[in-house]
Amino acid sequence: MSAVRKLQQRPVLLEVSGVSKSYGGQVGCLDVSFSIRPGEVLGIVGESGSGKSTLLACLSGRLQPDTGSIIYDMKDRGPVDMLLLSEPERRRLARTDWGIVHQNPRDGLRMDVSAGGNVGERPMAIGARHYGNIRAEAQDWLQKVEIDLTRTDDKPRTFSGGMQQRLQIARNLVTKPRLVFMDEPTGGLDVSVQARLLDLLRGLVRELGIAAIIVTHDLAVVRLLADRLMVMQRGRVIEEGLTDQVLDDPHHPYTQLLVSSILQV
Ligand SMILES: Nc1ncnc2c1ncn2[C@@H]1O[C@H](COP(=O)(O)OP(=O)(O)OP(=O)(O)O)[C@@H](O)[C@H]1O
Repeated sequence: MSAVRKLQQRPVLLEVSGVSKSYGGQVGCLDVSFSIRPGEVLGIVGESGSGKSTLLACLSGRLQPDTGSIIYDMKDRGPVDMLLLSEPERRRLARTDWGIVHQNPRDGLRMDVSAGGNVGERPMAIGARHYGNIRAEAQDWLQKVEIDLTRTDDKPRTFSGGMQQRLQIARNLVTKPRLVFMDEPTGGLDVSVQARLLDLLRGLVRELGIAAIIVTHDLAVVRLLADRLMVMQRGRVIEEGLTDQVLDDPHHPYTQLLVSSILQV
């Protein structure tokens, strides 16, 4: 059986139907529908202002959509309507089933807590109590994201941007979430640092079988990481499909422009 057919037969992890959000008269995102399966990586691309961040904020519970439904298949409860979850339930979900990697590591890290503490407090938040085990797990993750163990007790504010981003990834993945939201995970980093981070991310996502939704304006990021791609313009999804298909044979004129403008750089 082909890899794509195998993927299509897995149960749906997140089902998004007709999600719209506007700010006064300004469209944020409009009538967006898609589904994502366990282990699948979805890329969302589009120019600035196309609605990517609005959609991501609706999906991850930071914004309440005006219309539509978002059904998530929770590990311990089965499918739930995200819009009906209470705030404490949503926070618990964010700590257990989900990870959120912010563009700016400062938004996702505790800058005055040690690197080891940043990773270790996630397992602690869901019940781990044995200090030795927690520290060992944190160090295991620091190694996975290529942070030298001599830096375990250092604060992230003494780290480079690339190191902070790798630490944020470790903090998110240590609890083995089933779905990770990433907003421009390589934004603001040097090109060589970006390439290393992308390689690392690709390895980890594949190894752990995590589903991910990656919002970016960088087609190189989706080419490397995403199984499927959604292209947004003015709040709407205008094209979607397997990443290589969309990038190699774009149908919508806007996607053609996006692809050709990158190729010319
Ligand atoms: N808080 C807000 N108040 C009013 N309008 C907003 C707000 N946030 C976003 N918008 C508008 O919604 C539309 C979509 O913006 P959004 O930030 O989702 O796009 P984006 O694709 O993520 O852009 P970028 O790549 O620049 O982050 C834009 O027209 C934007 O001006």
